[in-house]
Amino acid sequence: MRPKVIGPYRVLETLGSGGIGTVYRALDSRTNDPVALKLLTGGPAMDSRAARRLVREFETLADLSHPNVVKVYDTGVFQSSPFLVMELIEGLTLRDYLSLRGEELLSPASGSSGSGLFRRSEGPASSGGSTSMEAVSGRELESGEARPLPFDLSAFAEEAPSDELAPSMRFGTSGSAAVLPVPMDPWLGSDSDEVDPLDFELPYDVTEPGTEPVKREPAARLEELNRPERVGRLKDAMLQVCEALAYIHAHGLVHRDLKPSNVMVDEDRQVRLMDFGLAKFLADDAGMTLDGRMVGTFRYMSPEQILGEPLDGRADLYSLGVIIYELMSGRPPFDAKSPVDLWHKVLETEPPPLLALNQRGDAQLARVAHRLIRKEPDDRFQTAEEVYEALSE
Ligand SMILES: Nc1ncnc2c1ncn2[C@@H]1O[C@H](COP(=O)(O)OP(=O)(O)OP(=O)(O)O)[C@@H](O)[C@H]1O
Repeated sequence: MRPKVIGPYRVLETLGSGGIGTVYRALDSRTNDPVALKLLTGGPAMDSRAARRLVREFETLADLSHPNVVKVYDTGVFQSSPFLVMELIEGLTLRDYLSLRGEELLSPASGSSGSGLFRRSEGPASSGGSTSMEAVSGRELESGEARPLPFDLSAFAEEAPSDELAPSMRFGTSGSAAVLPVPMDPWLGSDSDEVDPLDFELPYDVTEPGTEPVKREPAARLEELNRPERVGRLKDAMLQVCEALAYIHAHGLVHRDLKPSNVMVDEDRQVRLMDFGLAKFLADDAGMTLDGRMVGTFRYMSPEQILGEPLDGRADLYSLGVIIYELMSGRPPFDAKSPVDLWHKVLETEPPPLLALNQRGDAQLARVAHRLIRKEPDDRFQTAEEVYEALSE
C-alpha cells in the first residue's frame, strides 16, 4: 500500500515501480516543493542499521551536480527501507520520448494541462508492481509505461531536423541524417556517399560462425525507426548521456544499470541520467546483492559484469552501445528466453550487423554502437568523451 507520509515528505501518487523500488511524486512539507521519492523496497532485505549504512553511502550522491544527472536532494530510512529524494523530472523515458510523433503532439487532445492523451488508472499491481495506465485518446506509448503528461506535448513537436538541431543541439551537420550512405562493411560502416543504398546486399554471407541470425523488423517499423526527426533526437539524447557518463565516471562512479528507462527527457529536451550509483551501493564487489541476485538489467549488461569481474566506466559504455543498437534496429543485439542463454550469447556470439537489420539506419550511430558492444573493454571506446566525439563528427 502507498504510504501517505515518508519523513517530511507527503506522498501524492505513484510514478512507477522498478526492480529495486517504487518512485512516488511527493511534496516536501517544509518547502512545498514537489520531489520524486524512491523507496528501495525491492533490493536485499535489510534491518534499519543496514539501511542507515546505505543511506550514508547515498549521501555522497547529493554532492553531485550536473545538468544531465538527476539531482539527489536528500536520503533517509522509512520502515527499514532506504529512500532517496530526487529532482522531479516532468518528462518521458527515452523510449517514449523517441516514439512520440508530431501529429500526436499537435493534436487538440494534448492540451497544456497534459490531461488529454492519457489518464491514470490504479489497477492491480503487475509483476513489477507498476501502476497501470489507460489510453484515453491517441495511442499508448511504445514502452507501455504510459503516464500522465504534465506538460504541453507540443514542446516535443516535430520540426525539420536542420531547424531543430542547430544551434542549440550539440552535434554536427552529419547528425541530422536523412537517407544515409550504406556502409561497405556492414560491421563497421563507411561514410562513402558513393554507395547506392538500394544496391546493398543483405550480408547473410558475412555473418561469422556464432553470429546471431538476421531477423529484421517489418519495413513500416524500420521506416518509423529511421524517421530523421527521431534519429536526430536519439543522437542528441546519446550525446547528453555521454556528458552525464563522463561526469559520473570522473567522480569514480559506474552506473551499472544503464538502460532506456534510466534516461529521462524533460520538456526542454534535457536528458537526465537516473539511478546512477544505486547498483553499486546495493551490490558487493562481485556485482551480487546479499541474497545472490545480480545487480543490473540483463539485456544491457557487459560481458565483464556478467562474469562478476571488476567494472569501470567501460561497462556503462557497453550498455550505451546496447541502447543505441536496440533503439536503432528495434531489437537488442542479443536476445534469449533465459538469462543463462542470454549470457552465453553475450559472451560467445557476435550480434548481427546493425545495418543488416536496418539497411537505412544511421551509419554513424551503427559504427559507434558496434564499437561499444565489443566484448573486450580494451576494444571499445575507452571514455564517454571519446563516444561524444565519435557521435559529433
Ligand atoms: N526523478 C524522477 N522524476 C520523475 N519520474 C521518475 C523519477 N524517477 C523515476 N521516475 C519514474 O518512475 C519510474 C520507475 O522508476 P524506477 O527507477 O523505480 O524503475 P526503472 O528504472 O523502470 O527500473 P529499475 O529500478 O529496475 O531500474 C520510471 O520509469 C520513471 O517513469
